[in-house]
Amino acid sequence: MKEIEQSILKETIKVRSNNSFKGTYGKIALVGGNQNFGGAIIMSSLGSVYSGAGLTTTLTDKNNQSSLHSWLPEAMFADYKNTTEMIKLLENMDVITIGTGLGTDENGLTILKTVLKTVKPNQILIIDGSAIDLIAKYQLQLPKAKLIFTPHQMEWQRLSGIKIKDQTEKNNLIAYKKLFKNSIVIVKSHRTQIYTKNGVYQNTTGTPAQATGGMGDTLAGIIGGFVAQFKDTENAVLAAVYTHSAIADILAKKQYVVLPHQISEFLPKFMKDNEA
Ligand SMILES: NC(=O)C1=CN([C@@H]2O[C@H](COP(=O)(O)OP(=O)(O)OC[C@H]3O[C@@H](n4cnc5c(N)ncnc54)[C@H](O)[C@@H]3O)[C@@H](O)[C@H]2O)[C@@H](O)CC1
Ligand SMILES: Nc1ncnc2c1ncn2[C@@H]1O[C@H](COP(=O)(O)OP(=O)(O)O)[C@@H](O)[C@H]1O
Ligand SMILES: [Mg+2]
Repeated sequence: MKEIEQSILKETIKVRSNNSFKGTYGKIALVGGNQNFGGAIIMSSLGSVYSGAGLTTTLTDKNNQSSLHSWLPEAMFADYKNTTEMIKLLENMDVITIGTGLGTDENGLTILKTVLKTVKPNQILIIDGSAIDLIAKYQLQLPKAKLIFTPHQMEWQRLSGIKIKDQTEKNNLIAYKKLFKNSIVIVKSHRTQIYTKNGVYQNTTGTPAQATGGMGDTLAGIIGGFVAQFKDTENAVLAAVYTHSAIADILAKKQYVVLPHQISEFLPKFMKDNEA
């Protein structure tokens, strides 16, 4: 297993070209956030916008619209129950995230199925939270797209069938090669592991100050923002995972707990400090 080193930052985060514009940095849609989990998709949207995605659209329950905009006027909103509008928007995206705070009820399942049906092979689809649980529960067929899964250990257990205590590199790799070949799987824990077609990586940053709800929602948005902007998707994922926890390490020097939105707010400075 290779360790993710700090050098991944300068390999990935590049000084912006003078002639660039918002279209240069990717269009991303984040789909999730039911009536109870609106906070999840808002935190994820913060991660996307603050990491520099060019255009962020949040597709969520309409009850979340005003709270989304009070936190984040930069994000556009669409009602995820308006299927026609959702399909039209998704077709235009470079990156889509699905599942963050989506819930595993009938509504969540319907929306997930629409996304899986609509996504195209050239698009990056990040599959998080409830979408992982629904795919595992209903054995949904995975679409032809550039897939990135972000399970925590319990979600990985549901998806792969491997019990948490048996989640060794060897067992995870067997499941990865059998079920998720050519995609990227991020198994989140204290030292998150990333399975890709080129190898297995372990994060070297992260703190228990991160053990609070919404931390993974935020990571999904940051990964989205990074893969929307930076061409090498694998490096972008490694850099996003490293960055999310490296910021937490910095904040945890002076804080007992680090709140997910504080990580997002720190992103622009951290990325400036580590650009090349
Ligand atoms: N403010 C919000 O709206 C929040 C919404 N959330 C959403 O709630 C939905 C359910 O996700 P949850 O993860 O809370 O629930 P899950 O039921 O999927 O997972 C939590 C369970 O997994 C176990 N577990 C074992 N190892 C773990 C590990 N390394 N990390 C995390 N859990 C581990 C926990 O003990 C717990 O029993 C998702 O859609 C998620 O996005 C959560 O992110 C919490 C915050
Ligand atoms: N003790 C810890 N040390 C380092 N990172 C942690 C720790 N606890 C949680 N995290 C990180 O917080 C995130 C939690 O993700 P997840 O469980 O999906 O959160 P949520 O769904 O509530 O947003 C992961 O990125 C994980 O690596
Ligand atoms: Mg989660």
